Amino acid sequence: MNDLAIIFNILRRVIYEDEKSSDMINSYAAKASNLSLITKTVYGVLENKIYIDYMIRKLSDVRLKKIHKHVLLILEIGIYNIHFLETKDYATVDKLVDLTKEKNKRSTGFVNAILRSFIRDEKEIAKIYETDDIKSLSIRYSFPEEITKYIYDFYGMDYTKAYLRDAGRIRDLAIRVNTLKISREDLKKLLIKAGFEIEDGKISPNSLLVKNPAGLASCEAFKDGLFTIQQEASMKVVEVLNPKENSKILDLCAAPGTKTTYLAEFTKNTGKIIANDISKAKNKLILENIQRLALENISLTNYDASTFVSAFENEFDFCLVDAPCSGLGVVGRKPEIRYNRNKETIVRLADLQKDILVNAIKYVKKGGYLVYSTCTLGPLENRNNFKFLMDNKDLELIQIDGQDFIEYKSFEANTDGFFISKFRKIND
Ligand SMILES: C[S@@+](CC[C@H](N)C(=O)[O-])C[C@H]1O[C@@H](n2cnc3c(N)ncnc32)[C@H](O)[C@@H]1O
Repeated sequence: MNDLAIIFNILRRVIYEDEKSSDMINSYAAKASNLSLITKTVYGVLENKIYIDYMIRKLSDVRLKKIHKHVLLILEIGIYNIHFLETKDYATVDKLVDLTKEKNKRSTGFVNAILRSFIRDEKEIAKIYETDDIKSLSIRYSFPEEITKYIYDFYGMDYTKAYLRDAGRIRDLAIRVNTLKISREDLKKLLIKAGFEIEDGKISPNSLLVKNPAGLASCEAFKDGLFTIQQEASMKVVEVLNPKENSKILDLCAAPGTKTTYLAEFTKNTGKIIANDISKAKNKLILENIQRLALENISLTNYDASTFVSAFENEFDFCLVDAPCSGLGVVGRKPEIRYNRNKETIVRLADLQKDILVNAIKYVKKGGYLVYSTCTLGPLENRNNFKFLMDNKDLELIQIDGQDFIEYKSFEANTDGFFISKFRKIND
């Protein structure tokens, strides 16, 4: 299978079968001859799909909805190559026409004609003629109009533009040092010796930033459990909860266990941690992480956290609700997320978060702490649920670094967009 066919297969599975881009790229890595170009093209098409489709609409007599999905995908890969990678040679077109012969033979002439006329007329076709600001931003940055408007309505134009402009930027990859096994300084030296370019993290004292991360997850230090790949904002969630040694901790939405394992490292393997997630399949990932990092005292459960579990009532000193959310703070790493989100899904997620929080409050002992976090932005999730917690008479707000909550902006903080808030339970 050549690289173009690999790109086609990955995108088909991400766009039409709901697979994750990173998982798909990993699963084809062994077959690839130029993995970095495959990665760039897959992310590039996903990050620019709405804009690319806008251009295809201008070029095609056939309505977009009527174009066979495999043919549309080939056109999207073609336009991305020509416009963004500037491979304006007809050899690229010929390769895509060959791919069309395999996938949908009768459309070869159509694909050939569209791509050639794009090369001829690229400048004009690429212009966006939209007077409505939201529509124009939605096309230019390939964000669904409804989500663009949702962000704009709450944060205003400057924020929206900065957020959209930045969404595809590659951030430094952060790692969390497993301080039970090695110090930050020693891990830094070891990774530099292995050829990685390393800087200290800016938010967490246990974090390092890796400037050239290719091969990181297959290096010996990773296999030996000396570190975990985790963005600094995500680490901050655990640091805000600040669980004490020998305490009882509940991580209600735990998979794949990035924060659970930090909770265990943070409490030096002394706490009693319950890591819960609704997904049995994902619990396997938590287990793999626990084993790789040689952690102890973590039990796994599989409850739906929106349903009350009486065995948990008033049991925990610390409870983390790292809630299922719309993920708008992590679109840089998961570009496909934006196409699965609309207002309705956001409302549904916000309601689910609230149901989970109602139970979480009951699970915390008097004097215990609750952290509510998400990797998203927007008022329906973060702010409305924060207000719901503020209004609860059994809770008092604990400020974080002098603020009521933290909302990391992905375009400012060189980390994922995250919302973090903390409360103490003051009544039974
Ligand atoms: C943001 S992720 C958690 C990430 C995790 N805390 C970490 O740092 O690795 C949200 C998780 O919530 C889980 N989830 C979704 N609905 C749930 C529910 N009703 N009850 C429990 N877990 C749920 C998902 O399976 C997903 O793993």
